[in-house]
Amino acid sequence: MPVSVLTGFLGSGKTTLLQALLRHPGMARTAIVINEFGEVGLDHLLVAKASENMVLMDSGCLCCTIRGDLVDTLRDLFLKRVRGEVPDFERVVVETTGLADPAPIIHTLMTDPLLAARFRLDGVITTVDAVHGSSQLDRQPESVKQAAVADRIVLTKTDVATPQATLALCRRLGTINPAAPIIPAAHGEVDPATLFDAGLFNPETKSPDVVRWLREEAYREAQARGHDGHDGHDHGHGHHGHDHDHGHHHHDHGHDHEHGEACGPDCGHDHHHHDANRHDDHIRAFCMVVERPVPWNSFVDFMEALIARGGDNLLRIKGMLNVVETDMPVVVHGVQHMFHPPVRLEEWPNDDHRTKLVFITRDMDQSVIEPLFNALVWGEGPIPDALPEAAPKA
Ligand SMILES: Nc1nc2c(ncn2[C@@H]2O[C@H](COP(=O)(O)OP(=O)(O)OP(=O)(O)O)[C@@H](O)[C@H]2O)c(=O)[nH]1
Repeated sequence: MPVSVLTGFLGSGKTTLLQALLRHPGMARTAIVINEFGEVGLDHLLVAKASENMVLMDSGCLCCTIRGDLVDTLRDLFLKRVRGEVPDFERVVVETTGLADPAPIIHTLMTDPLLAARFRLDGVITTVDAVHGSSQLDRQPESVKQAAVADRIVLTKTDVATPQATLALCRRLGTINPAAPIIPAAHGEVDPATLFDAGLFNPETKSPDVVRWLREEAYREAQARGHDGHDGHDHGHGHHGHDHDHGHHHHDHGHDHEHGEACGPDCGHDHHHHDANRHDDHIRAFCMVVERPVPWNSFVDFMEALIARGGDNLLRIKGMLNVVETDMPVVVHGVQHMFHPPVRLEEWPNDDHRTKLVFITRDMDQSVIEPLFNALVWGEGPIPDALPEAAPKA
C-alpha cells in the first residue's frame, strides 16, 4: 500500500491542502495520519472518527516520537482494515509537523520490517509557501531539506503572492530539486492525481516507469545551467520543458523579467550578491552516468563508503544501474543514509542501458563523489579518507 509523506514548513499550507484534497472523490479511499490536532474537519475522513487514534498522533513532534508511534499507528490501521473495522482504504498520507525533519519518517517507512512488508513509500510531498517560502529557505535549513527530498512540491498561497515572487521562488526550488514537479495550488486546490503515484510504479499499468521516476534529464539541465554561469537561475526555460507527468509550472515561461521592482533579493540573478550562507547555496543536484556495467558488490562498497563519509549531507539518491550480474536494470534509491532494497526490473525502459545515478547533496560535489566511485568500483585511484566539503555556491 502506498504511503505519501506530506511535509512543509510551519504554516505553509499542509492542513489547507489536506482539507481541499479530502473533498475530491479521488481521495475517498485514503487514510490520513496526522500527528497533532489540526484543523482538518475529521468528518471528512472516511476511515476514522476523531476518537480513533489511528489517524491522530498527538503525542508530540512526529520526528521525535516517530518510530514507535508511526509503526503502531500504521499497523493498527492495517489490522482494523483487515478486520473491517474501518472503511477500506488503498492509500495513506502521513502529515508531519512543520518543523520536522522528514528523514526519520521516511527512514521508518523504508526500514521497519512490519511496515516494509505492507506499506511502501510512494513519495514525499512538500508544501512551500509562495509568499514566505523564500525567507524560510534563507533562514531555515529544515525548509531547504524538505524541498530537497520532495518528489512533488506544492506551491501554496499563489493567490496572494506576486507573480514575480512566485517565479523567483520556482527558479530557486528548481535549483534545489530539479526533478520534483512544482504544482501551484491556491487554497489547496490541486488534482490529487498530480501528487500521488510518484513512486517507481506506473499507477495505470502497475509496471515500473523508471524514466518518469528518475527524471535524470532534469538534473542534467540544471547542471548545464549551472555550468553556463547562471547557477541554475536561468532566464529562459525553467527547469524543464518536457515534464511527462504533471503540471505546467509557472517557471516554464521563458521571459526575462523586468528589473526594478520585479527583481528582488531572491530572484537569483547573477547581479545580486547572495549571502554565502544561504542554505540552498549548499545544495547540489547532479547526475552521474557510467558507461560500463558495474559489479554489484563494488557498488555496494561505494554506497557504504559514501554513506560513511557523506552522512547527513546525502539528501536523496536515485539510480538505475547496469550491473554485471544481470542483464536487467537494478533500481536503487535512498533518503540520507537509508536505502530501499534494490529492485530488479524485468526490462530496460529504452535503448540507453547506461548506469545513471542522481544525487541531491549538501556541500558534496560530483567532483568528490566520482573519485570515490572510481576508486571503489573500478579500483582507479586512492580511496579518499574523507570527502572535502564544497564551498557554498557563489
Ligand atoms: N490565501 C491563502 N492562504 C492560505 C493558503 N494555504 C494556506 N493558507 C493559510 O495559511 C495559514 C496556514 O495554513 P495551514 O494549512 O494551517 O498550514 P500548515 O502547514 O498546516 O501549518 P502547521 O500545521 O502550523 O505547520 C492558514 O491561515 C491558511 O488559511 C492559500 O493557498 N492561500
